[in-house]
Amino acid sequence: MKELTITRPDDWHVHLRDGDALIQTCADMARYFGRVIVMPNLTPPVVAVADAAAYRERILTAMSGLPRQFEPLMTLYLTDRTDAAEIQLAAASEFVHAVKLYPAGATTNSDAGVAELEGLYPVLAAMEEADLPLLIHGEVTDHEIDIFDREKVFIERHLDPIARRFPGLRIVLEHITTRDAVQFVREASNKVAATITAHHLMFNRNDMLVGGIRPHYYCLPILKRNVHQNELMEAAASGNPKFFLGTDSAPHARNRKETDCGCAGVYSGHAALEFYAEVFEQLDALDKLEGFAAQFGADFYRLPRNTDTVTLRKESWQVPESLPLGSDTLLPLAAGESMAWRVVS
Ligand SMILES: NC(=O)N[C@@H](CC(=O)O)C(=O)O
Ligand SMILES: [Zn+2]
Ligand SMILES: [Zn+2]
Repeated sequence: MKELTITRPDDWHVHLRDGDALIQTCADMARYFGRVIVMPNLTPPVVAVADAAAYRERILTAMSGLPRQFEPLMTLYLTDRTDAAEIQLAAASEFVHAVKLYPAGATTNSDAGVAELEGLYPVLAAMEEADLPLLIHGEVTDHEIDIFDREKVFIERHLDPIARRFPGLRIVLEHITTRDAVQFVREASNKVAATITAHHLMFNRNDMLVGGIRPHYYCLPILKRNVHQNELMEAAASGNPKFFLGTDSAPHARNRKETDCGCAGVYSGHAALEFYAEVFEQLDALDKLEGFAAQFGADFYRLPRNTDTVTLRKESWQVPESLPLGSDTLLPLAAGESMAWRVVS
């Protein structure tokens, strides 16, 4: 296949950051995504509807000079102090589309996250009632749990009980990385779905750790064994509407990753759809890309599918060695490497 036209895709999980970083992150997303679910883990986090409204304005301002714009779908960051009134306010707003749960300390900027999940049950009940989706970074943070097991243990200890207790609550298990997560989501009710990143489809822990340690492959949840990677590929290419696109594109300045204690996060926003196209082509499943990238997420969020299209062409191009991030620089995924597909319109 030389050319592929699909319904315009959406990104159901992205970190745009704030301030002058928005110039780069928004420009990349605006190239072809119709809508993006904007993660709320700023410092300080986006905890209230008023914070989300202000952040949304900053995003729209950053996009004002661009040839095309995406619609930012805002999220709130759950804390131990979130109350049912804020949930109702969010559900009544036009622009807050979900609420994000970060277990405290699980990932970048999650210090303000939730320490005691069970204490949150009244808030989850309010979300179920208001039909506002819960997005989850699904990893436990207990020191004694191995980093490669943290997703699996979170599912057993927390996600399964939450899904049982709140059967009407729509839940997205974000950036899944394991066979355990695929199985859980597959077998759960149709209220439970998952996003899959391009980098978890393309890489496993060998890519990060063999022949030298590669900090730009370090993200959370951490890359797993290839058996898990294979399971993710199968899920993404299966046509099962529970699995859809979420890049988790998460920029960090180069010097914050190449250091004695480097940040977690992979930047893939510069070539997101091209990465997915490459994976789906390898799986001989290019016909499944449209559902994964442009249909299933919208359906789950109960938003109309986009009505326009994007076209990808089989045409080689080179990823830049680095990109600006405000006044810093970042190393994008596949920096300096050649890509097989290019979005042409
Ligand atoms: N995925 C990551 O490794 N990092 C994300 C946070 C997150 O999505 O967990 C970030 O904000 O940098
Ligand atoms: Zn996360
Ligand atoms: Zn993320």
